[in-house]
Amino acid sequence: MTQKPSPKKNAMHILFADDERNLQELMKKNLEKIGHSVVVCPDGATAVAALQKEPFDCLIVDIDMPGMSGIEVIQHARELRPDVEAVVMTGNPSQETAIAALRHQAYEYLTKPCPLAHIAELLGQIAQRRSTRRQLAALQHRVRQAEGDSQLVGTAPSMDAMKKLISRVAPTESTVLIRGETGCGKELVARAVHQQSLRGEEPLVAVNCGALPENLIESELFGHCKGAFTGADVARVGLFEVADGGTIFLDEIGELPLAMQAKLLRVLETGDIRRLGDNQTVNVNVRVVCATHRDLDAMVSEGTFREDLMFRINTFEIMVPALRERPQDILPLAVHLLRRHRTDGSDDQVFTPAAIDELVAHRWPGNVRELANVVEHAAILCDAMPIDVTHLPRHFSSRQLRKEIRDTAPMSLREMELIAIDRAIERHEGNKKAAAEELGVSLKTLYNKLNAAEEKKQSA
Ligand SMILES: Nc1ncnc2c1ncn2[C@@H]1O[C@H](COP(=O)(O)OP(=O)(O)OP(=O)(O)O)[C@@H](O)[C@H]1O
Repeated sequence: MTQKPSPKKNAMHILFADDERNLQELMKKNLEKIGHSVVVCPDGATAVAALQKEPFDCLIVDIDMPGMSGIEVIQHARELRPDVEAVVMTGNPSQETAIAALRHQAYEYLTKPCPLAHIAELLGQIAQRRSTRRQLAALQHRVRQAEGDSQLVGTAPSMDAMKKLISRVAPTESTVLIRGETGCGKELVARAVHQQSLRGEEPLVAVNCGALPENLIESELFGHCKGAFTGADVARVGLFEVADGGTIFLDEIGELPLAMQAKLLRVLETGDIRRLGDNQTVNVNVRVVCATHRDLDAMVSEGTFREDLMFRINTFEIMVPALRERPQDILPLAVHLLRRHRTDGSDDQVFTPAAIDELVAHRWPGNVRELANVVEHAAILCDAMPIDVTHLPRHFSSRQLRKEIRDTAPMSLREMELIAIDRAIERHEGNKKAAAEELGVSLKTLYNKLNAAEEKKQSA
């Protein structure tokens, strides 16, 4: 196979339309010398025909041409090739033609004679802009893929009520607090609020407050100036500024340290943010949506969450129901999540009745995220549909745990307890706090039991 030569960096396919013969030759020769490919047209009608035939990156047109003016060519180009960049050249500059060029989103309006070096530089800028646009489109595509489908699956009455509330609250500018257990879909709800708002086309910036190290939170959220602290070698724009015009989603707001809570409250009240190390403030127009799995009211009573901030963020509360409270949604969700990995099999036959029984009987402490993991596991293990019990993770079902305990040699209550603890920790991917919550014991008790077992093992 013959290899196509890779295109030169910043090289563009250019359409040059001008009735001056000398200029046609000069531009073709010089622009090709710097790596562009050039099609030359002597008048507007030929230029439009060329645009109909093939795509161009950039269009350079003279205004005064016989038959059709350069402005009319751009007008046609906007319909035929909406993303082509246009540059206008004229020997008779006027306010009218400059305004017309602007109206048709021309990138530049040049007066003849124009130095070739200037045209070459301009084309470099245009090529750069096109490349940035392509990168942005590629990134947006990747983000969409990573975020997955944002459809909120579920028809349980509690889900219907929640969806109604979302469509009520979304078009307002109110701050929204989304509550619910871990993995129940709070981020998906935040995205639905954003998408159904008037800011839906603007950015949604999600920040996990629990995942940011305490000393970096302020700079992440509000940005910093160069030299604001050791290691701040370059200035950085904060996420509030990135979200300007759109929505910021503050996930795990309950994890925000008290000092940051005070700063956040100020921003929410004034809309003014101050980059670390800066004296000036910048005003941003950002809608705030927060989420937490913590009991914020209890935190307010304990003094670990500011009451005034609580009042500021909970103008509207959306409670996302836990999966075990809506068992009728388990199967439709499992099928929906399976489609992220497998397209084979018809929806009503992708799980065997026994597998469905197991899925519906489970208590889903990790909610939809746990279901997504279980389904992914099964999708990998299953060669041909339907998915059966044997494809489900061994540890996930409490019924299976009970069966395992029944089938093994007699054991003490303490040993059974340890198996249950091990399974819970495994289910929560090592997160002991979540395991303790599921088992209904304090974290301290869980550690005491694990330590006692370890000591017993060592002394044996
Ligand atoms: N109703 C739903 N329909 C479809 N997918 C869902 C639904 N709820 C949750 N999911 C999926 O489950 C996974 C976890 O959801 P999400 O991240 O929104 O949960 P969360 O409550 O924000 O979790 P955490 O408490 O850990 O922040 C994601 O893959 C999400 O797409």
